[in-house]
Amino acid sequence: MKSAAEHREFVDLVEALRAAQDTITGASPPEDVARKAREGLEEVTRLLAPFTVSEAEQLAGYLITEPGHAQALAPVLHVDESSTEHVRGRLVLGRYYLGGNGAAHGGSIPLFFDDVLGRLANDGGRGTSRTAYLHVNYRKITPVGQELRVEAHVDRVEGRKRFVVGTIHDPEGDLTVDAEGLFVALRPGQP
Ligand SMILES: CCCCCCCC(=O)SCCNC(=O)CCNC(=O)[C@H](O)C(C)(C)COP(=O)(O)OP(=O)(O)OC[C@H]1O[C@@H](n2cnc3c(N)ncnc32)[C@H](O)[C@@H]1OP(=O)(O)O
Repeated sequence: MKSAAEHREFVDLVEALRAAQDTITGASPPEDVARKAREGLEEVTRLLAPFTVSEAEQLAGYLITEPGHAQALAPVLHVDESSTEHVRGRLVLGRYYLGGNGAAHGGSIPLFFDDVLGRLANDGGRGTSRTAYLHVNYRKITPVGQELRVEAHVDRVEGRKRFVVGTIHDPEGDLTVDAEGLFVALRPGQP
């Protein structure tokens, strides 16, 4: 397991990237400011490109003790309570995940659940599995910029099939989304 303690600066870099994604998404800057910001981002790419590594050596997504696992793709679950069978926590979807009219983009929700349910599917020594399906029911808009409550648990395991379910509730306590994923354990040698 890669240690977040040894890569503190990288963890902070990914946090800064998340903040940049939110800020860029919400900004309407004058052209000269947009150009300056682009040049800054291009400088980041120039700085980091020589340190590109193989998937096995990659840090993003693999610093698993960190909220968001030092990876800027999926929304971050802040875990309050967890076991090998369940997880409870909080989620704030930043401006980056806005779809429209205050509601989260519909695609950001399965992205979030694939990560949360998938990790639970693989937890508890169950080993690696892959998403066979992810069924998401949108019951009410999921607001951005507000603290949401998340719960997920392993519903049942049938041979190689792991059924994992999850919910999101808004600050009023209303259910906004429920989801079910089927994760199939990989056979030896299966990619
Ligand atoms: C640490 C990381 C956390 C993040 C986790 C993120 C996980 C991911 O996103 S993985 C990427 C997205 N998923 C993929 O790319 C998967 C692509 N698909 C595959 O690789 C394969 O189709 C795979 C592995 C899901 C299943 O294939 P295979 O291993 O051949 O299983 P197969 O023998 O056909 O089926 C096994 C069982 O699952 C069932 N099954 C498989 N797919 C489905 C499906 N889509 N719907 C319903 N049932 C299904 C089969 O019916 C069978 O059931 P039973 O045993 O009762 O007869």
